[in-house]
Amino acid sequence: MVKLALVQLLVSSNKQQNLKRAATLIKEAANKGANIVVLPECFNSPYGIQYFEEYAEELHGETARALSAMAKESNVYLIGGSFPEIQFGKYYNTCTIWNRVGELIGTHRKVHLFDIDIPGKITFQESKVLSPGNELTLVDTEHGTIGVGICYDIRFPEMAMIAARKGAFAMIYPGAFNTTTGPLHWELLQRARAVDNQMFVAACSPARDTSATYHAWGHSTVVDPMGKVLATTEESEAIVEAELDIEEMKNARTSIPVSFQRRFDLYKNVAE
Ligand SMILES: NC(=O)CCC(=O)C(=O)O
Repeated sequence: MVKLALVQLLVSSNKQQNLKRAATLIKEAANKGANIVVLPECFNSPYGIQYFEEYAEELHGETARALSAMAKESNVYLIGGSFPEIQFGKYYNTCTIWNRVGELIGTHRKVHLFDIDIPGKITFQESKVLSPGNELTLVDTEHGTIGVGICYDIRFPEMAMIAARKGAFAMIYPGAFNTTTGPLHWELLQRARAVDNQMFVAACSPARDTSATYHAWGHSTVVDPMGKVLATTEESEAIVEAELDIEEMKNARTSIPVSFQRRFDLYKNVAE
């Protein structure tokens, strides 16, 4: 059994305040027995292309040091949401992953940038400021291997499939869906990735701040390998907790053996 906690943080424009609040809620989750704690996408800055440059830090800057200390103090694996990273003049949306003694065990730069245009509803173009990451991310923990993506990455099923086929028991997405696509797709995509790959899937959002320029959907959620929602919440600040039973994953994979039944011989030309 692994206890997972998603910290649905109410993110403000004050970086120090966000770091302090994250530390408090991570400690609260750890005190309730969490082994792995997740923060949301852009957990220490407002989300929006107008904020990335102002809030950006180098990988090993103030935010990384704070996350390392949080993981160590609370003795948890920490999937540290994301923050805008700058390296050699380029900006990335980057998740850092920490072990129980505060060592960096992985980084994921958002691979699929959130560029959409739904007329009259939402237009967003991360690629105006950000560069995409070029690697898929798997981290090894004492609980097993975990795949990490960021938000829009969840729409690309190949990432979760590769993680599952490389042995991951869970795919975890710090995210910040919006109030247009969130109601339709947020839970559906998590359940789809879970049932396709017979793995646990979790996505952690910021809480909704209606005074901010971007209104996050909230509803941080954990789904089991059969596609069942194990835990979720509404849009306010909350900690969402779930026990992940690895036996359930094994049972799902044994009783419905799709991973062995795939016909890769027929899918060869999918990228053409
Ligand atoms: N932060 C994001 O990548 C948002 C993704 C999103 O809202 C979607 O609909 O996809």
